[in-house]
Amino acid sequence: MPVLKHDIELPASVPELLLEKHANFLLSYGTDKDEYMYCMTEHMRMSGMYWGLTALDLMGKLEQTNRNEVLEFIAQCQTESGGIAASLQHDPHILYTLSAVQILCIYNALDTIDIEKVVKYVKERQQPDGSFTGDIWGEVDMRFSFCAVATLSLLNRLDVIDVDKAVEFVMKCMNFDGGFGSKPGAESHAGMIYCSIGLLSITGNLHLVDADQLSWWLCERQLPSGGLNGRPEKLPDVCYSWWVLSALTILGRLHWVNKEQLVKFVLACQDTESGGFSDRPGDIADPFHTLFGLTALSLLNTDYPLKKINPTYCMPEYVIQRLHLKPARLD
Ligand SMILES: CN(C(=O)[C@H](Cc1cnc[nH]1)NC(=O)OCc1ccccc1)[C@@H](Cc1ccccc1)C(=O)N[C@@H](Cc1ccc(O)cc1)C(=O)NO
Ligand SMILES: [Zn+2]
Repeated sequence: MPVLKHDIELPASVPELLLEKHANFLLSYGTDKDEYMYCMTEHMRMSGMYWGLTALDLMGKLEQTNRNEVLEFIAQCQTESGGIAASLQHDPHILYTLSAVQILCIYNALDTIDIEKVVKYVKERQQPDGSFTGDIWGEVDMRFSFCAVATLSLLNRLDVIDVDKAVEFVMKCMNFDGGFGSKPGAESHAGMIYCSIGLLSITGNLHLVDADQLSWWLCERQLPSGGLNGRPEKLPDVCYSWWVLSALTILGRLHWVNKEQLVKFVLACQDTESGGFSDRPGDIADPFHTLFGLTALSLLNTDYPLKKINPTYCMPEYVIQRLHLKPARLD
């Protein structure tokens, strides 16, 4: 076995899932308004709230959150354009518009915002070649295609965009290795594969990919430590458990990864002191990696008391069912 310089050693023993510690970590995160991390993450606050609330819901702790405070914040973040910003006084962006809509679906409170104006904002992002810009400044990235299609499908308004052109652009981002990049010609990356497969799942176009070739590339992300990386030669990182496993689940080949080894890696990423998960054992925990550590355990059908996560939307399965959405997956 070649000695891989980009892998890590796992500690001999790993803790069981410290569910209560993770719930407390998330419930208290960002309560200290002048705390360093609170200020440094203001530019993505809406996504941070989506990560924390989704993780808490998976652990059955949503009723311990301040629903009214969150809904008030989201209403204040919707701008004249209809788009939603990451935080008060920030500019709207499709990334945070999706995060906001995801939160409102979890709270079953879509009437908190002007839905018609959100739909108009997302529709305006589509370009003649089918691609989407993130905001009015014009950056195109396939991530934004997924955000647009996921947002509109959650609002049941996919009718306002040209879905065929959107799919056409995504397929232009497919590489010879079967993977997908952020633009035509960009290298394959697990995060982009999640975005492309998620969009194809929502629009019913999974037949356009070579499931075996793509799943093989995804399984190649697993290292001897059991962890998954996002690209060849990279270090394993617990959030890639989500980007890789969700795509494999949609492609019907989740069983191709070594589940026991991956569960061990994920559990090793828990911070036993503060609670929460970090990207790798020994690093600092954050809400982003805490969500994706929990979603990995949910997708891997462990015995831990976690709700099911929907692989396409990264939202609790019961919420997707309540919206009567049936994103496609290969069996
Ligand atoms: C912006 N972003 C990222 O770039 C993370 C950074 C990272 C975490 N662990 C390793 N790198 N990367 C990331 O999300 O990569 C997955 C991905 C890449 C491209 C498209 C979709 C997913 C993270 C935030 C973050 C920054 C720094 C450290 C932890 C979290 C992020 O907001 N990810 C977004 C997806 C995304 C990804 C990249 C972007 O430029 C913007 C948004 C998300 O999951 N929303 O729900
Ligand atoms: Zn990560």
